[in-house]
Amino acid sequence: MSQRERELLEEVADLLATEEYRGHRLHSALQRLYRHHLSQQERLERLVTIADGFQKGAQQDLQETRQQLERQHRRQHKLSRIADGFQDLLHERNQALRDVSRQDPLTGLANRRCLHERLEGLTVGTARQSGTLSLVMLDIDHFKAVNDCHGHVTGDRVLVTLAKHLMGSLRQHDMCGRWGGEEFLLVLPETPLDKAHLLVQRLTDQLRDLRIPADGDTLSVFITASAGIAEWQPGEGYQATIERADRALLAAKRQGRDRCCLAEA
Ligand SMILES: Nc1nc2c(ncn2[C@@H]2O[C@H](COP(=O)(O)OP(=O)(O)OP(=O)(O)O)[C@@H](O)[C@H]2O)c(=O)[nH]1
Repeated sequence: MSQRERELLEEVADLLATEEYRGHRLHSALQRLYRHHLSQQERLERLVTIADGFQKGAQQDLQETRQQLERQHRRQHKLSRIADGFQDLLHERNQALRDVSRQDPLTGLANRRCLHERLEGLTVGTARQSGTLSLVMLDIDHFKAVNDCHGHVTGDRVLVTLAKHLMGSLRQHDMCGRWGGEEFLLVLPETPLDKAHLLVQRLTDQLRDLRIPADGDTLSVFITASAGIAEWQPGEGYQATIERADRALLAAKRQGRDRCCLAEA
């Protein structure tokens, strides 16, 4: 209520209380009006109090809801960070699993599955670019005798040493995988048969000089290897090239080992 309103009401109250106006013909009407106004005023104040209370409650509710939302937001943020971390971990594990499933556990070289995948794409690319590709099947000679004389641990060491040697001797875009047992497949992109022949001869020459410690380093194992080389032919499936390299390897073994034979186209 404004100051002016309050003063007017006081003035009216004073008038109504003045003895000399009691008999006035407007006195009773003014008194009813005055009471009516007071009761309206009271009702209005009650309404304002209720509205204030309601507004206060609504504000409190709003504040609580906001805090709840902020808490929820923080929790969600934390959860999504955990989920992201978990997803990264899962991705790493999947990658590791994928690597492991494509790797020979002993030598770390590509395994047969990985070689198949690589050859699949490589033959398509070579065909498209009218390029050359040679495959070499290389097998340690008399490896059974190494195992029989020096044991499997030494046999394994021979395989690991050979794998390292092969990887260290090949060009960056060449590939070497363990095809099985003591058999390795070399994949030589952009390499015609004569170049592959020179490369394999150099490799097998170097193998003869490899000294692999055995029997607690008191002895050394020396190895030789035989190889069959085939050049991929346009229109040929890589499996057929591998089979030709395999037959050439067999010929090298039959001819006395420690040599390489070239497959006919
Ligand atoms: N230490 C070891 N030996 C293996 C592994 N895989 C295969 N071998 C052995 O490799 C030997 C292969 O023997 P063979 O197939 O007779 O061949 P080889 O004695 O090399 O004879 P040629 O190939 O004819 O010169 C077997 O004794 C297998 O047990 C391996 O991972 N570790």
